[in-house]
Amino acid sequence: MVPFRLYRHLIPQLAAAARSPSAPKAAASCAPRRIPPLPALAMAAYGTGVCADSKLLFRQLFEKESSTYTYLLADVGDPEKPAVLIDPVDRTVDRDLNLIKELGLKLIYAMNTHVHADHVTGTGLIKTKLPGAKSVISKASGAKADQSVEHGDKIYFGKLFLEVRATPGHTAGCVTYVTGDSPDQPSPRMAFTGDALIIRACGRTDFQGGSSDQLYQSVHSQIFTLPKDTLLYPAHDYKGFTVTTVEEEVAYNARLSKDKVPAN
Ligand SMILES: N[C@@H](CCC(=O)N[C@@H](CSS)C(=O)NCC(=O)O)C(=O)O
Repeated sequence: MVPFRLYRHLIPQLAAAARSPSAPKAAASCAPRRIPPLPALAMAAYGTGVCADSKLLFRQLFEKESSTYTYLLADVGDPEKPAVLIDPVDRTVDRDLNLIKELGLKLIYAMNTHVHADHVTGTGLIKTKLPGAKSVISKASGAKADQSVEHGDKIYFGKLFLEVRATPGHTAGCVTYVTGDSPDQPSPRMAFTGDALIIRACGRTDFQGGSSDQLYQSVHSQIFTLPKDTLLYPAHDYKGFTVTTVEEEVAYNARLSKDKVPAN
């Protein structure tokens, strides 16, 4: 049984379809009524509901040993359904690639927000299994990838794109990927913050070339300046949270919302 809440937002479309002259009449008998499939509407239901007629397919996937989130985004308005995976983990590559296959998507980029200390990235494995997919990481990370990106670059998948924002501090090469800000892009915007911002916390800065000063500056200049309804998706969560917003973190993130205290 599909939970009602998943389809609640489709009620106006379903009601309109039922009013249409071509809608099948209700059967007079007690025989089970055959519900015709609604492929277009079903595809819309995969999305976050962040945008009424969004072409974005979005999934948040979890790897429990390292408490890591992997994000799948695809432009399902494009006939090829081009997709990107952000922060894939080696242990869950098969799960993710099976999902991509089931949904009929074409993975074009496997991207990382940074070089991960806590798990092995799945990008290498993905490239052996799907040779067409290209790996992406920031140039500043010093890691090898098919595409090295820098602050301000745009990564297109179909008509949708992610903008690269440099957010160093947890590591020197950390970036945040942010959905575009034009009317044809998802609204509200979505930012994949890696370990720069974790819900009500932030990435540790005591190793991997970390700097708390730089991290504070990154979050304030590149994340807190986004519209306050921007949805923030971190690379990890250790408390069961899934998503937050700029407005919430500005108000409640005890590590990042206070004024900067100069070091003695
Ligand atoms: N606090 C975590 C411990 C795991 C950890 O250190 N995670 C890193 C990200 S992976 S390098 C981190 O930056 N955590 C933020 C923090 O505040 O610890 C746990 O609760 O298991």
